[in-house]
Amino acid sequence: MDVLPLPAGERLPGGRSDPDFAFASRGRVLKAYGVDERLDVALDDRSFADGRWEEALDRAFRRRKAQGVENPILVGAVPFDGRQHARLSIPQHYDHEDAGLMAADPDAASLNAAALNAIEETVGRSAFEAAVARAIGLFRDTPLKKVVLSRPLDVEAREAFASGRLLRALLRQNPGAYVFSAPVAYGQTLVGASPELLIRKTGRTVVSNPLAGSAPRSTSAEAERLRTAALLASAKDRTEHRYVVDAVRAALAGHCSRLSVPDAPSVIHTPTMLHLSTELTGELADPTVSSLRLAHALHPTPAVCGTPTGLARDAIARLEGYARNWYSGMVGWMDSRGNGEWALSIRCGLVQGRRLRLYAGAGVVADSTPAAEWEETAAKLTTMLNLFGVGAAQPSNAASNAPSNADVPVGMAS
Ligand SMILES: C=C(O[C@@H]1C=C(C(=O)O)C=C[C@H]1O)C(=O)O
Repeated sequence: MDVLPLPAGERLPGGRSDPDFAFASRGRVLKAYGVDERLDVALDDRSFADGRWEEALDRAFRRRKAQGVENPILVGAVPFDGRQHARLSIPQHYDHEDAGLMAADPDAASLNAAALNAIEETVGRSAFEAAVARAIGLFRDTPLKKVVLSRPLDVEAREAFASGRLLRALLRQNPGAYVFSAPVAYGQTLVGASPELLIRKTGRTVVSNPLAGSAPRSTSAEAERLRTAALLASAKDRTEHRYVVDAVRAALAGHCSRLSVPDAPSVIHTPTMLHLSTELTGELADPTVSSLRLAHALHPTPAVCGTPTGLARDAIARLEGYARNWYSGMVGWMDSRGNGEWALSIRCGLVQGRRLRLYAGAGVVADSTPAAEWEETAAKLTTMLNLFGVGAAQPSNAASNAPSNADVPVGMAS
């Protein structure tokens, strides 16, 4: 197996260094440093069917244990398309830090719009809405029932982005999210604050928490109450949601001796969005099956792809007009016992030097309207745009925008 160096973590004043990989869950941040071994592979059906990849991983874990590491872990990112290589590694070192402490770092609050040069809609409103309209046509003419269409938004800064600083700012703004920073290629890091747990495995127990059906948050409590009720009552959103829950239930049922699925979704909120949510909990029939194998069995769910999966995948390839790569794949970790957590890589962006490509998608069903789906992607983009205090509503050339927003602190939408 090749052992390749990853870009070094950013060295901070005072001898602290940023982790190469970080993943926050339930108030704790897993921080991983260095690369002991890279296990990059295309995680498609074949790599799991013949078991060779899992054997290689097992050998790597055993070697690490022989070196005195009690419970080695694997960390990394898996792209949307299983034919593309994942970026997975066994780190040289890992530890945990309280997410609140990391978020309290003064450095987490120091980004603002003045740092930006430009925000560019690489796929503009008319192209996106035309793609949604074509998808709606496919529901009439083919067995396709749901497809998630997404778009990129390109942000350019005056200086190179520091992914460690983005990580801390995301932690500060999104205390309940699966906040992550994962190197995916030389000089490229995927950072985000995902609300969606694809799978968590702890011993025999597995949890998956699909989301689908969305509305933006509101500033007034009364409006928020009405929006929450409307979301729960919306036949369109309930349909979108049901496709995801049905797919997750079907994929987990084959692995579980007991599976509990609430009858109806609830509404969860992120700092920017409301989502229909269903938490499924199961007991594994075979507790040795790994979290990554389960994640693979689930991926891609109709939360990021569609129903039926194959037709939705084809529609995405034909309609979106850009390459998703890491967006809408998964990011997470797994230990040598197969325990682990994998979150969907959404509400995220790909950092490369001064460039940051953001992504957002929306589930399209027969009752969708192109304008509403565009608005939904704009609302979802605010999770990342809030880093700079700029909303998604006025994407523009930020050069003229930036000076007037220069004092907007992180966390406040302009
Ligand atoms: C695809 C995204 O989000 C997904 C799509 C949702 C929807 O269509 O309602 C809701 C949550 C996520 O499962 C995204 O944020 O890019």
